[in-house]
Amino acid sequence: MNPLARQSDPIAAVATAPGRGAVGIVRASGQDLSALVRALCGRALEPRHATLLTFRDAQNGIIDTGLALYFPAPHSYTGEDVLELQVHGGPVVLHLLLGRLLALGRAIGLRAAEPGEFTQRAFLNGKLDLAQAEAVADLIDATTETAARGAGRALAGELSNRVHALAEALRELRALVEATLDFPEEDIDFIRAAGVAARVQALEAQVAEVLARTRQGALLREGIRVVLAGQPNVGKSSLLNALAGAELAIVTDVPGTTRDRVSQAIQIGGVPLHIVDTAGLRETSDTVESIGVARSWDAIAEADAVLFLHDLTRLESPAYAQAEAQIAQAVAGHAPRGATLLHVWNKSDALDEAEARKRCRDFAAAQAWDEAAQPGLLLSTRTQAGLDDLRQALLAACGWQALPEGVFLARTRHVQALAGCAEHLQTARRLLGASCPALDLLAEELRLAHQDLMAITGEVTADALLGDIFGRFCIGK
Ligand SMILES: Nc1nc2c(c(=O)[nH]1)N(C=O)[C@@H](CNc1ccc(C(=O)N[C@@H](CCC(=O)O)C(=O)O)cc1)CN2
Ligand SMILES: Nc1nc2c(ncn2[C@@H]2O[C@H](COP(=O)(O)OP(=O)(O)OP(=O)(O)O)[C@@H](O)[C@H]2O)c(=O)[nH]1
Repeated sequence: MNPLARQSDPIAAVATAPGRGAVGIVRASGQDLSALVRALCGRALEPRHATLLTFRDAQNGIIDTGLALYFPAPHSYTGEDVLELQVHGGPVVLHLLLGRLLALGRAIGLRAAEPGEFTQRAFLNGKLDLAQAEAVADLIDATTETAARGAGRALAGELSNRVHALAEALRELRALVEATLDFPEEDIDFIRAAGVAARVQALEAQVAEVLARTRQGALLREGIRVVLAGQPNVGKSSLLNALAGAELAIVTDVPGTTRDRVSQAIQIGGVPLHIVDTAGLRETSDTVESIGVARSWDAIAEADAVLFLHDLTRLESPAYAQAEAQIAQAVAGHAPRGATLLHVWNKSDALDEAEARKRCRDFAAAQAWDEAAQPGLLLSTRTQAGLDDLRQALLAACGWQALPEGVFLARTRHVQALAGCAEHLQTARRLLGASCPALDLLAEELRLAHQDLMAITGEVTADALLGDIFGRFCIGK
């Protein structure tokens, strides 16, 4: 059910995580909770003050003694009246208290909240814009410190303020251009005198900067899906274990040891990565292994980055080289467009460095890989030589650069909107370059650019999108 349909009902939920905790919170939000407060607490509460009370069930039995806080509208998280009950954090206590609250609230139509409904109300009542509301969920879901700090910045309004300032500048520009549409005689001179072209160009540069920070933020939020691929026995499982710092996957000298995907969430420099170890890629008559190999291809098809591992000690074997050529072709065919491919030359401990470099360079050249010109990533999962370089190269290849001003956590939705805005501004600039610019087309491009920006903060947003965004929150948030 779309929560938007029932947005004026009073709602209640447990706000704290399921399970045991020192303290647990039940909260309610609604347009007028004063009667509910009196019914539960036996009296009115002083606004925004913690009051110690004993909460009782319908038979007057004690549920718990805890704190009640009343935030009368509009000075609350949701902008409505909010009542918060802070009690001992046992699941049964919280369940009983929520049940009691819902029973007492039946008279005013109090119901259990849907996921994200408190924050949705904060958005609808103008306490948060859409990007900030999304940041609330992202802050809760953040898996690394860098991601949490990025979400905190977005929640504090850093992304919203930048986007808002850009939208304001566009609004002014649109007003200018649209005014000239009514006075066609003066139009071009007017546009030139107002420096519209320069302003469009300046906006373009600013949008590009916010877009770069937002792209980083999206990487930070979504994490990077890295697939380890290569022939059997090249050291994929050893690399997974080295990256994870734990013996997760079985390592043996038997080719075909890994038969199914093994995934592990790790972080490098605060960026979350999902590393997937796959079954070695080869033709096999073993049924289980061949299913494993098929799953390897599925994993590659969903990868953001593929680490293609090679075994330096086997490069000179013709059978090995032939299999590599086939795999390279198939990896290129399966990996999504835009995915990063890095060649990793493992078991460097078995050779001296100059020899290892020469072998991988010659091999890449013989295979006609672009890699031929590059230094190549030498690795020994045994000694861990090259592991740090690999980590850094992987992040860099995926487009990560720790920006000095700090990244705001962002979503693909924001990246797409900003990229759309950038495109419309570019078209607008091209139109302005013509000797006799088509002002109606210019006005339309600026309108579309403006609309993209407003979608980020939620000034123009479809209900379906709102339902989708808030539906992914946890209950009670
Ligand atoms: N106990 C508790 N802790 C919490 C929350 C909560 O709801 N309850 N929060 C949420 O889930 C977050 C804090 N967010 C909040 C945001 C605004 C207001 C609020 O009362 N705003 C008023 C008054 C502002 C002021 O006095 O400066 C307002 O915006 O008008 C409260 C909490 C995190 N910690
Ligand atoms: N000398 C040396 N041997 C290594 C290195 N990395 C892995 N090995 C050995 O290579 C063999 C295969 O390693 P695995 O990590 O199981 O290789 P895999 O690619 O996962 O193999 P499959 O599961 O068959 O696909 C094991 O005997 C490892 O000890 C390395 O850096 N140097």
